[in-house]
Amino acid sequence: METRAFTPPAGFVDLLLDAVCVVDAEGRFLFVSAACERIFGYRPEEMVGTLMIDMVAPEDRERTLDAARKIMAGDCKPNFENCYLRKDGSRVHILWSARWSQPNQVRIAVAHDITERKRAEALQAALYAISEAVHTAGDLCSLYPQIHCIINNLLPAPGFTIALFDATHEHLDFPYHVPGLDDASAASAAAHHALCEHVSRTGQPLLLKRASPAGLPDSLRDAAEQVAPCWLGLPLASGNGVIGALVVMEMSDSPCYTERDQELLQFVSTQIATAIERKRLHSQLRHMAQHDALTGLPNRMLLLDRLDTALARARRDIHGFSLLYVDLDKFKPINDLHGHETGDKLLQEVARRISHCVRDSDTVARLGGDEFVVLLDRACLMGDAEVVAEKISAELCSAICVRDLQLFITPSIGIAVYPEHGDTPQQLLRYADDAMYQMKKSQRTH
Ligand SMILES: Nc1nc2c(ncn2[C@@H]2O[C@H](COP(=O)(O)OP(=O)(O)OP(=O)(O)O)[C@@H](O)[C@H]2O)c(=O)[nH]1
Repeated sequence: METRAFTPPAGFVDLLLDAVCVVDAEGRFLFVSAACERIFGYRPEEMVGTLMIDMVAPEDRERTLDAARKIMAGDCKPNFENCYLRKDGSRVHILWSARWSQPNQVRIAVAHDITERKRAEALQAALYAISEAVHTAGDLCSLYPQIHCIINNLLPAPGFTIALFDATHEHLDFPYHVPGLDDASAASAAAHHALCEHVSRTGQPLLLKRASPAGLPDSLRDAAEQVAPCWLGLPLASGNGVIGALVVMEMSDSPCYTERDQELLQFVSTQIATAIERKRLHSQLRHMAQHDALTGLPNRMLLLDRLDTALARARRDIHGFSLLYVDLDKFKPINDLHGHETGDKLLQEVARRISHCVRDSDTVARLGGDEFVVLLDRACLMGDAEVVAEKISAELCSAICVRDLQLFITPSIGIAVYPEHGDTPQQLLRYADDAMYQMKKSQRTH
């Protein structure tokens, strides 16, 4: 069968989904195919004559010029990736296949739009990074900046806020807020707050561009005028409902966030909400394991931990410390006479008063029942510890009011000083306990 030679008609290249670009040695577009309009947002006649490098995202320009030089030196570049700025300011990721035509002195390149693939990869990387961050971050405070960094890799977020409902769900707290550039005024902070509140209460995302406060209740239209030119808020929704909001802000409205960005962040924010909840639960469990439920004071476990730290530091710095073992005298009759609930209130007040007598760097712990231990950081002389013990004693001896009752108690306090009275936590605690017992005995006989 005879085969006929076929010459493609002019415009054939315009049927391609990928764009074909021809640039001269200076990097000026000489020809671009019709697909350029879909990929770059410019009509071919708008591109021809302009410099290719002006359309490249600033951070990729040097790499791109370097690749162009290599192509012109005869190096075939079938897989070069870079990022271009579309006419509307958004970014498009391109996979290039290019070569230099020596006879024509032009670079011929085919551009394949890989933005969707890049997006999927970035999303996957973000989700992975979020679950990693939950494991590596020590607490919620260190998790938030990590989340900000992860989001910044997905889309520009110079302004970033995490707002969370408090325990009663009545107020929003702002545990992490980076305002971005020009967002310093009190009015804009209040507007930002009101919009976060709106997103958290409605559970609906909100994308505000300068010109589009449509769909907002009248009460929030003014607020929308005062926040960053491009403001995107997403509800932080987990299996337990909406726990707050996440907001990203751009300070210039070109390029602005798109509905696609909203979709992307909505997906990520669900993972973030779950991550925050998991971290919160973890912190709560740790707090519960280390604190006494009635008074909120550190328990024996945390006290022993702090004692280990104090010992290690004291050995290194040659700084001593001391322990006060505090036990209430005749607490049992208060319980028996007025009930357990009254006894509980009294213990809470005792905890408050003891804590009030010492520095923040000291530790007040409840070992159980009516026994408390105070670790006095750097109080290495018996005299210093005695002064604090007297202060605590005076505080506890003044009447404690529980409902309409006036209760009176006295404490017995034993003191142990490091290193005179022991050089392990157990030895020091035993010494202070014995000293407390001696004091109690002597008070009974008087
Ligand atoms: N209300 C209340 N009472 C508690 C709690 N834990 C322990 N107790 C009670 O505290 C009392 C402590 O016992 P003791 O230290 O022997 O009583 P005490 O009368 O102070 O004895 P002395 O220290 O020898 O004066 C007991 O009656 C316990 O039941 C608590 O969480 N709440």
